[in-house]
Amino acid sequence: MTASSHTGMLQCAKSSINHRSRYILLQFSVQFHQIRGKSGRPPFKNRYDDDDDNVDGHVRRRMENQEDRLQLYKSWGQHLLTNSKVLDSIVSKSGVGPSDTVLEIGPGTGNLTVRLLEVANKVVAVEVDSRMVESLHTRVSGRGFDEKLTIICQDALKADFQDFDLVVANIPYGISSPLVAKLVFGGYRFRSATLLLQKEFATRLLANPGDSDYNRLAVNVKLVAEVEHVMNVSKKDFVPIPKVDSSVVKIRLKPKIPDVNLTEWWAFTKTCFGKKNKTLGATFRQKKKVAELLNLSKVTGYNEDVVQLKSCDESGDEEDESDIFETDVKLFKEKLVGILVTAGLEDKRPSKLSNEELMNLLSLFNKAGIWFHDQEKPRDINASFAGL
Ligand SMILES: C[S@@+](CC[C@H](N)C(=O)[O-])C[C@H]1O[C@@H](n2cnc3c(N)ncnc32)[C@H](O)[C@@H]1O
Repeated sequence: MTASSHTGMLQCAKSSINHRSRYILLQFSVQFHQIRGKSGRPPFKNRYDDDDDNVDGHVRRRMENQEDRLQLYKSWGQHLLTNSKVLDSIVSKSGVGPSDTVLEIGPGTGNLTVRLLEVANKVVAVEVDSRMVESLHTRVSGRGFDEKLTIICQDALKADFQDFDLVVANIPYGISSPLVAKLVFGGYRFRSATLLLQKEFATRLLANPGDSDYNRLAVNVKLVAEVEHVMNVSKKDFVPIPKVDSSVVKIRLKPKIPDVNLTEWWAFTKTCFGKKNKTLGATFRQKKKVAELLNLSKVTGYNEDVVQLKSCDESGDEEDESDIFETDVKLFKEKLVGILVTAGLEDKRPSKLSNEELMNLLSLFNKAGIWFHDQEKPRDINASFAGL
């Protein structure tokens, strides 16, 4: 790829041969830059683009002259939303206003971006695929959106987002969990995130205690945010048609976040929801789990109570190390179950408990010197949300 610029700024950090591992940072004002494909022509016409009506004559002609076709990659979740009514509806329901800076993750060829540009003050679009970046640039250039659009060609999970008021995006479904986690736990302040998600994922986000879909994802997100269902979107509204239907949800951060150690909370909910239909009593009696928590509590917050677990046999002789550990595990299990009994939660399933009940239980464990995360280790949002 070559890029020519008349004035203004173009940053191109690093590029490798394989475009999938390519890491390019392009940041430009659409007014200033013309990006060309290998042939020297503006790159790519996308046969899947929805709205030639919205493309002015100049751009359309230029696109029609392209022989290149964008190959869409499943692994990057490249299903383009092509129903104009749905696209318009997402923009209007997002509540974007003329003074807003909108963050869009995965703009693709710009079906949503061009609509956002019409109503927002600024759009910052973060796209991992440099071919999409070129396609988007070609589409918007010369349309009067000068200086309104910043495109960052980078993996959204690695990007450090600048200040924004709203997120509006049809995201790649493969990064839904870590991306939602990044938005709600990443320290950003924004009015709302209107996201198009796989329907099953959205249903889990929207679930409440007692619902069959209620799981660790919902528990964690509900700690800091409220989630509202906006609308369902048929798989037929995408090109190529995916296997799954979609839903739009709106996520709003709570004004006040509960006073809880987040790394502890994530690790605690991971333990409780490991088998979400088991009772807490059954989960905290598993030998492997008890031993793991015992070890963690030893390195992390071992208080005097717990230290006293170390035992002698009845004759007063010291036992060998494996016996001592066995005995410690047994005593530690009694301690764990005792706390559950005190909280009245031994027979309860985690998926039926409110966040307040879970927070109280975590606080009881921590007060007893029982920890779920090694406090010396740094917080890792991605690891905490992996597999959700
Ligand atoms: C579902 S498509 C949406 C495209 C466009 N917004 C639309 O609605 O037609 C998802 C887009 O996200 C991009 N993408 C995939 N993984 C990404 C990542 N980790 N960071 C940023 N963009 C990503 C894909 O290349 C693709 O363009």
